[in-house]
Amino acid sequence: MTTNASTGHQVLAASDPSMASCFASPPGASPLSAGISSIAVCILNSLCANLAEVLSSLAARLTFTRIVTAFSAFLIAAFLADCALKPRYPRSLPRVGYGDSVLATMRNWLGYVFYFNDWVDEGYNKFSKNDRAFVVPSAASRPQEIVVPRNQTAWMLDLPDHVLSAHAAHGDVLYTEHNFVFDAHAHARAYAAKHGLPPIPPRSGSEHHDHKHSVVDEDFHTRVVHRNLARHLPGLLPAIEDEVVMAVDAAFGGVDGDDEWRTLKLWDAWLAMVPQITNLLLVGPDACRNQPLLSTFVKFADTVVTNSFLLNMFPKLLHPLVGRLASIPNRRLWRKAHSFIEPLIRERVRVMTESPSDGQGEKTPVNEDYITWHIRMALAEGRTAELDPVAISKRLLPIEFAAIHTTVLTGFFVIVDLLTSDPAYLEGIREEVRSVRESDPEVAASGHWTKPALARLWRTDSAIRESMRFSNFATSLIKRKVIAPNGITNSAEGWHVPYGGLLMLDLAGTHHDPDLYAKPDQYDAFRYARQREAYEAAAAAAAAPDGTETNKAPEQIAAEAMRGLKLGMVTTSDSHMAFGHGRHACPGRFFVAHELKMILAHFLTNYDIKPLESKPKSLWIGQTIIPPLDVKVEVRRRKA
Ligand code: HEM
Repeated sequence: MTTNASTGHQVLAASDPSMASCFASPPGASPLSAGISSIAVCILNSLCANLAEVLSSLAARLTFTRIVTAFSAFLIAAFLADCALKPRYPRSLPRVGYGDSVLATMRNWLGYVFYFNDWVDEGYNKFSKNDRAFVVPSAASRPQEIVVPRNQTAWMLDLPDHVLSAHAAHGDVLYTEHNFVFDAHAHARAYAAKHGLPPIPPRSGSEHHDHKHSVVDEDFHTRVVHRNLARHLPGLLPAIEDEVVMAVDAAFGGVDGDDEWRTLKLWDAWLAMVPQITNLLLVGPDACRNQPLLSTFVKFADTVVTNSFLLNMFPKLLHPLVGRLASIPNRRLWRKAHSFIEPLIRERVRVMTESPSDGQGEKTPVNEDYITWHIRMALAEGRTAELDPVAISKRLLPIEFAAIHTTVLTGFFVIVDLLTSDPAYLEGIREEVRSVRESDPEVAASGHWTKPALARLWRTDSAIRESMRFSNFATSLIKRKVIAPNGITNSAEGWHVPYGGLLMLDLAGTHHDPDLYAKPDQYDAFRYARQREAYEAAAAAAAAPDGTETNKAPEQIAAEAMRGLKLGMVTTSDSHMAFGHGRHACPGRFFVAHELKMILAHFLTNYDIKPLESKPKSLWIGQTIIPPLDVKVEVRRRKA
């Protein structure tokens, strides 16, 4: 740089070859503009040259260690920024884990991967048993969770959705904005614009939404299942049973007359049966046997689990990037699934819009499944954007996710539990199935299960319910997020939690509490059946005309019968929460109960199965279970 003698300003030396263009004016330019443009070009050139120099000297200094150090420092800074934004809980709430300091918080993030269950267990015994809530550390990117004791279950589950939200908690835990590739509001806006419908305002920003007053219902698919599944189930039973028989025989490989022992992976067998049977209910009889479609749904569900774990480990600041990248497979898998079912959905929408329901059903009969229920409800509520096949196939994804792996895990553990406990249980179930089938005139005549006949399979029902208690595949399945802008105050203990706080109920602790269950760490398959049988016997004796008993009043007899009914597998309570509890309890459980009973009934009465030596162990990563996928069973078709 030199000083211009006439102006006294410092200028870049013309001797610098990169600056040569500073002094070249474009032809025809005025002297002033020529001067300005030459100075601009000159500065630009100089900057480029300097930048290149800086970059090349930086590149020379970049070593692998420095890159890793810089990235780690960035991650730590991002996590600390996350921490500052996380909801803070009152100090009066006791904590498990390593503590609250910065260092302890970082240890907690790592410890979460290995010790989450131990921490919850410790807290259950120390605090929950004394009716106190406690705080358990969570994954790095997530708020810590407040574990609410059993005596406050009703308080937690009765709070309205705009205060404590199941929908928002599910959304956070499963990272729905990344994983489920569907933004109901964006979709509805685009649909309205494309079809010349009145414009839809963007999402309000408040996380709560009330479907009755919202133009867009984010949780429409959940309502479809709540509203329709149980009421259509009885009519679907014969078709479900046919699908069960086909799926069980395909998975266990036996046909009549073939009595060879086969060895197969139990997990694979359940993963082959459940998607097919479940999808009879979701997409109907043709698509439910489309193996590429089913494996796409299964892969989608696997990807959701992997992505959620990955996002748990990254600071929120990076979620827009990591989530976008991680969900590339989700979008690809949805496109694949969509290509299979789009024609079916399109045709169903066409038929149902041409011959709408008159309350007695459509004039042109349609198959009863999720797609039909979705379309029917969209028409009834005037939600035209929901009739778009894209909306329907995308809304199916969370339902597939909720339905498939939960049922596979449950069925898998029922068999493992039965094969590692008293063989009398298997025989007891076989005997019960035979006796109900033979004694029920309707079943005997039609060869098909009916709802009342399935309801009489007490032992089978009990074996499943007990396995869901004993082999819980989640520490907690009930989580709620505080979305009231001013937070919530707990009535029993007086603590206050701000917006964003996360509450959970401890299923594992409750299910293994010796004060609630005799010998809780033992699989007692007929635990509930025995109680129901005892109630029935007492009620029968009480009602006996010969007066062998009783001094019991009719109300007492009725109460006992009712208590007996409440021991069935679809009944939820604050001590049995495998299907959740309260108004968000699983709406799929009525189907699952019938499906699993029919699978067990067919499998156990038509196949011999060798016991397992011991119960194989599951692994846990944080709150995610990795079941023993390699368990092999030996099965043989029984002689007719
Ligand atoms: C053994 C199998 C299953 C288990 C263990 C299970 C468990 C659960 C649990 C614990 C909840 C409550 C979550 C909460 O309170 O936050 C739930 C909700 C739900 N489940 Fe299931 N589920 C199973 C099968 C199914 C099936 C087959 C379907 C559909 C066909 C289904 C659809 C749903 C839906 C839509 C919800 C959300 C309900 C709401 O938020 O109101 N589930 N499930």
